[in-house]
Formats: sequence, C-alpha cells, structure tokens
Amino acid sequence: MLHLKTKQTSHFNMTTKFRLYFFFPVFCCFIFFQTYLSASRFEGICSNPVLVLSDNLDHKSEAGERRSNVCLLKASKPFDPHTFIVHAIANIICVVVFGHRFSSEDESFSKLIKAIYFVIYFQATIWGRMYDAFPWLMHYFPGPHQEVFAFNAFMHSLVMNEVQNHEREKAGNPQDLIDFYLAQIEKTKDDPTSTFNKDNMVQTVVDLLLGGTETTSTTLLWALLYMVKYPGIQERVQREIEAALEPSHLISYEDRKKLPYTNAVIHETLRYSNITSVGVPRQCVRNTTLMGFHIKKGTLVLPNLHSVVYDAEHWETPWKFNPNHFLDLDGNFVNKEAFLPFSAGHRVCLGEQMARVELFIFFTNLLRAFTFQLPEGVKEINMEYILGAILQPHPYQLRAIPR
Ligand code: HEM
Repeated sequence: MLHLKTKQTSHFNMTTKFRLYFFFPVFCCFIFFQTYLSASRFEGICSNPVLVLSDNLDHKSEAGERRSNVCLLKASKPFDPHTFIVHAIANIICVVVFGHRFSSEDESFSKLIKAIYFVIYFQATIWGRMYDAFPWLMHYFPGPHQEVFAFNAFMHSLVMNEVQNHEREKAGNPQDLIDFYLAQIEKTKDDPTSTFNKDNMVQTVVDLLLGGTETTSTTLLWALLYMVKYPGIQERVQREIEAALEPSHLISYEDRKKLPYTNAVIHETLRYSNITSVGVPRQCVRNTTLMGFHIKKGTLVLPNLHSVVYDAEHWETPWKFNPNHFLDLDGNFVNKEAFLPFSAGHRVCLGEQMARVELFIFFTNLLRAFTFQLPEGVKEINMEYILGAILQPHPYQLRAIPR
C-alpha cells in the first residue's frame, strides 16, 4: 500500500478548501526541498542542545544567579521536559524556514507552538471525529473545532509577516527557505506551469512547521522516558559516548558511525514509540490494483506503519524496547528493512534526514551531559500513549543530573 501513487489529503477532512491547501504544495516542491533540507544545512543549527536545555532551565533560576554550573545543578530538580524540547525543536525549523529563532518568551512563538499542538492533536478528539463525520452540520455549531480554523489562520498570517519582512530586507545571499523560495518564484515567473507562488510558499512553510515540530520533539520525549525506565541502557549509551568522543568534541551526525549502540537506541525509540502509527491519510488518484486488491480512485488510504514496526516476522521481540534489534552479534549497527517510521515510497516523510540529524545530536548531547532519573519517591512510569495524529507520552517529570 505504501507504494501506491496517492494524492495527499489533509490530516483533517474538514473543508474542501482546507483539504486542497493543506499538503498539496509540498508535493509540488518535493525535489526543491529535498535538496534544501539536506542534512548538512541544518546540522550546525542544532549542534548545542545542551545549551538549549540549560538556557531554558536557567529561566527558572532566581535573578542574579550565574549560568553554567548553577543552572546545571538546578537541572536536578524534577521538571517536565516537554516545553523545553518542543521550543528547541520548533526553533530549528524556524531557523530553516525564517532564518531566525524566537525567544521562549515571544508571544507569537508561544501561540505558534500552541497552534501546532492544537492542529496536530485535535483530530483525534471527539470534536475532530464529529466534524469529520458531519462537516456541514458541525460548521454551524460552536466548539473547539472552530478553533482549528482560527489557529490555521494565525499560522498563515505569521508566515505571511515573515515573507513580507524578507521582501523588505531582500538578502543578496539567500539564507533560509523563504529567501530561496522567493528567488525561485522570480526565476519561474514567466513559466505558466510553475507552482512556485506566494500562496504555495506560505502553505509549504506551515506544513514544515506542522510536520517538523511535534514529531521530533515527541520522539525525544519518548527517548528520555525510555532512558529513565531502562537505566542500564542509558548507562551503556553514556559509556559508549565517553569511550568514543573527547568531552570537548562538538558532536556531529557523522559521529553515529562511532556510536553503534547509541544509534541503535535512537532507532529502537523510533520503532517502539511508533509515533505516526498510521501515517498520514492519502487518497488514490486513479483506479489501482495492488496485490490483487482493487482500490478505487478517491479511496482514502492509511499506511499501517504500526503493523510493520511491530511485525513479529521481522522483530525478535516486537513488544519490548530492545536496541539489539539494530545490532549484529559483533555490536555493529544494522539497518532493518521493516524499519519504516518515516513510511516509504513517493510520499515518504520529507523531513526524514532532518529528523535523523536532530534526534542524534540532541540525544547524544543530552546523554553526554546528564543522567536522567525519575524524581525521588516516584516508582511508577506511565508508558501508555495518548492517542492522536501522533502518539505522545503522558506528561512526566524527571531529574537531569549533570555528569
Ligand atoms: C521523528 C520524526 C518524524 C517522523 C517519525 C515522521 C514521520 C512521517 C510520516 C510517517 C509521514 C507520512 C508519510 C506517508 O504518508 O507515507 C510524514 C510526512 C511528512 N513529514 Fe515527517 N516525520 C518526522 C519528522 C519530520 C520533520 C522534522 C519534518 C520537517 C522538516 C517533516 C515533514 C513532513 C512532511 C512535509 C510530510 C508530508 C510529505 C508529503 O506529503 O510528501 N517530518 N512524516
């Protein structure tokens, strides 16, 4: 099913307009952005996640206290890592598309994060389901479903503002996605078949903000939760990092080759947390036959990634967090055919490379700097997920002990 030529449909089956605009431009510009979102471009942007965590923790410190050690020691107090991680990850995609990051106190940034969260998780709520089933009726009723449109409008106006700033400032040397896109619009302005235009640009940026924030940050939240749950695995990762890298070494994506166990833990986190369980809804653009099954034009298709990443034929212990799934007997990293958290085929995740780099650099830096533990007295960890377009862990607290 994954290899069907499918037409992208919206996460929400709300209005035709919304459906048409939601992901379509991404498809048009796939090749352009595959080049733009290459690993090396954003590796530098996320190279200091420990500072991000420390920065965020420092906001909680009393006035006048010094950073560095003071703030790191403060990190051993129990805290919920959610906001810090989401802000850090959202800022990476902001640097890529806008060319700048936002301060955590910035109101429009907070609203953007809220909008992304709401749009991603709303659809699994009863209101989302009701709207999907009876859009014509629900349209007239008040309720949280109306907020999705308000948040969507907010995201569009925020991006439009950024575009206007770019146009005013006109950088000679393109630095971010909006710069490149504007240059592309100019280059193709005489081509009547070109899909490079402002509306598509704005929607594309919104798609990247939506696709690139909750996914990676939720995976990192699962990773920290697994480290707390399995301290033996955490310790083995830390020992590997210590043995392979000098303490002052600036961690890069290349280093994964020296850290097979750490790499295996990240892959196992992606497999086991299964955050995009049934991918993104697609729609068949023409009648198709796949392995004897006839699929009519217009049929909605959900790639069942869950069945692949938990397939007992491919995974030794599918229902257990087991980094050995990605290691051979000599401890070398091995990739697996059934490792498809980013899906496959024509509509494979556009941000896969970016997510892989972010996850590796964040996870490795954080485990090198901290040991993560449960708050004192807490024995139970809720490992169940909250159902949504992305499967997220229940809010939790942990302590980050500086190493
Ligand atoms: C752990 C992180 C991530 C996971 C597990 C993930 C997973 C996925 C999956 C399963 C799909 C649907 C593919 C299909 O329909 O077959 C998808 C699509 C998409 N993802 Fe990701 N993703 C992640 C991170 C990112 C990031 C960082 C970005 C942004 C840079 C991104 C942008 C997108 C976009 C734009 C699409 C739609 C692509 C299209 O329609 O052609 N994702 N992702």
